[in-house]
Amino acid sequence: MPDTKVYLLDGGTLVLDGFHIWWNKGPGGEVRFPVYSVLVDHPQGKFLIDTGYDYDHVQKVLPFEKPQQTEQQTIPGALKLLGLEPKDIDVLFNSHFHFDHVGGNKFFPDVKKICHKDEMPQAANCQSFEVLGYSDLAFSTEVAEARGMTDQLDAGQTAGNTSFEFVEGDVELAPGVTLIYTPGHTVGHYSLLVEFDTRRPLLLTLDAAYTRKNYENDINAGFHIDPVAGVESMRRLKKIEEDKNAEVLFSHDPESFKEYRTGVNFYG
Ligand SMILES: Cc1ncc2c(c1O)COC2=O
Ligand SMILES: [Zn+2]
Ligand SMILES: [Zn+2]
Ligand SMILES: [Zn+2]
Repeated sequence: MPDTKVYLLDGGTLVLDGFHIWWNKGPGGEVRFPVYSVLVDHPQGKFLIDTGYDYDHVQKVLPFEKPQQTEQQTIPGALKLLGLEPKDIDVLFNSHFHFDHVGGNKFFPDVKKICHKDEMPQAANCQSFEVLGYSDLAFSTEVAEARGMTDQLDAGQTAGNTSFEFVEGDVELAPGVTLIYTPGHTVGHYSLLVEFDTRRPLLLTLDAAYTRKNYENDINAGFHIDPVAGVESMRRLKKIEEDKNAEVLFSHDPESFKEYRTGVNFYG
């Protein structure tokens, strides 16, 4: 049986002030950080976790995050690098619905989509301080309608081809591919554990920990719905790291990302 392969799809970079990345800790000042999605090429199918950000959306709504993204760093461009097209993806899972994780969902109208059961209603009726995070609503006709932003929808997007199946708690997407429920950053946030035949597991924190500094010091990002749950989620991930001797990858860590395998280089 061929082993699972994990590809990190480089999605370009954004800028935030350090106090948004390390809440209450900083240091302040502009920090340019990576955005990536995760392709799990498994014997049972190709699973895409998140789809990065849409450049035009960020330029229009969050220009202060100074997006930098080449064609090859769009989801279609990153898949093309691997000889794949959006139609080759079997399942799209969103770790949560922040704009830097759903920007490429529109390329997958015919793909099964999954999210946590609470994430959809939250995006449809979010807290005032979550409006920027949940600002790219093109991933869901239902959410765009609920938020009065149907102008964000592309022609051809319907309630049907933007619908999601809901999950809760920890979920095995496929043998050795487990979604770990890590609320706090958002109500329905997930991290990802991938176990292999021939190497140690990968534990991808996604936005449960933007950087190693967040993770090692229980520091939430400035964007969160529940900071206590956020700390508990980081502590749970550290327990899983220890129990599984996992290699931990962070979602938005400029220093660590330099060492990560991207492009055609894979884990597995
Ligand atoms: C990268 C980034 N920028 C802004 C926001 C978030 C981000 O992850 C989450 O909520 C926000 O307002
Ligand atoms: Zn195998
Ligand atoms: Zn986020
Ligand atoms: Zn993010």
